[in-house]
Amino acid sequence: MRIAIEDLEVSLSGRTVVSGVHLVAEEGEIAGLVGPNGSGKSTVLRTVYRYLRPHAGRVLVGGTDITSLTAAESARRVAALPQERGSDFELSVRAVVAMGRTPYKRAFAGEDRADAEIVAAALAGVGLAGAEKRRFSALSGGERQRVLLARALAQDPQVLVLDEPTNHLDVLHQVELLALLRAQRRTTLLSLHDLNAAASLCDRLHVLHEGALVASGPPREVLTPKLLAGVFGVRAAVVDHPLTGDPLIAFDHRTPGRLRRGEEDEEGRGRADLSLGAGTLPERG
Ligand SMILES: Nc1ncnc2c1ncn2[C@@H]1O[C@H](COP(=O)(O)OP(=O)(O)OP(=O)(O)O)[C@@H](O)[C@H]1O
Repeated sequence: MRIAIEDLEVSLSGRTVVSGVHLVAEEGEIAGLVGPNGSGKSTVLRTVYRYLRPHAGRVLVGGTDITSLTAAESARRVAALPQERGSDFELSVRAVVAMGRTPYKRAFAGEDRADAEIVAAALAGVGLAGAEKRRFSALSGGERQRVLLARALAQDPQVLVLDEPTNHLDVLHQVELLALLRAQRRTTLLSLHDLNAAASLCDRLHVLHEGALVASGPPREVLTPKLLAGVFGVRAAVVDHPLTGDPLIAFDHRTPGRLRRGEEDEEGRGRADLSLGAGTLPERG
């Protein structure tokens, strides 16, 4: 199913933290939200999985405004890996993943064979087959994250919404997670801080800056040195990855300091204005 976010505005504690956000994730597409800390990524994602209500604008999933759905209808369409990873479940790993089947069950109905197979496949998908009996609250951050991703997969949703899914994961598990998401071929909207992971995984990137969308498009068009300077305040070159051919952002980790709008660095690179011409913003209306 397609996700369409239309002119979204969200206010929190009386402050508008996201406004005018308009983006689409087409059926089967992996769409990435990137942006500096506090730019509004989690806020946008939270409106899609109904943790927050839009103050203005709409979120459509499969053409339906998600605020018009019942909780079970919404949970069959949208599964989320929220940023709050709920460390307090005194449940087994398997029981947490089996929670993903709840939207399909009548009250008090037990688990059937199909449910058990889906739960087992979800656990295997995140590399946790064999860990079913471990207590969720005793797992490491990365292990918990993989369990919660398995719960979202067990929900068998039309759309996956993932807030920073690579957080806490070691590099092998990051690579495995990206491979799993690619193989899903499910409409996915996710936030990522790792821009190289985003460039490799996502069909389209949407860049948030101070609560507004400033660029949208294929990673290679969006992730330019100019945008990286203007939005993220860093110096970087964008080259071809020698193994995969993906865009590879080579950050300059030696030169701290933020460029302000309109400034250039000493070599005249990275003019940090926001008239970036990077990618294109989607048509409105
Ligand atoms: N409950 C809240 N009340 C008031 N302001 C909030 C609340 N939650 C978040 N904010 C503000 O909303 C803005 C956007 O926050 P959000 O968590 O969406 O950003 P983010 O891009 O996901 O950041 P990060 O990369 O740090 O996770 C920030 O300025 C934040 O301080």
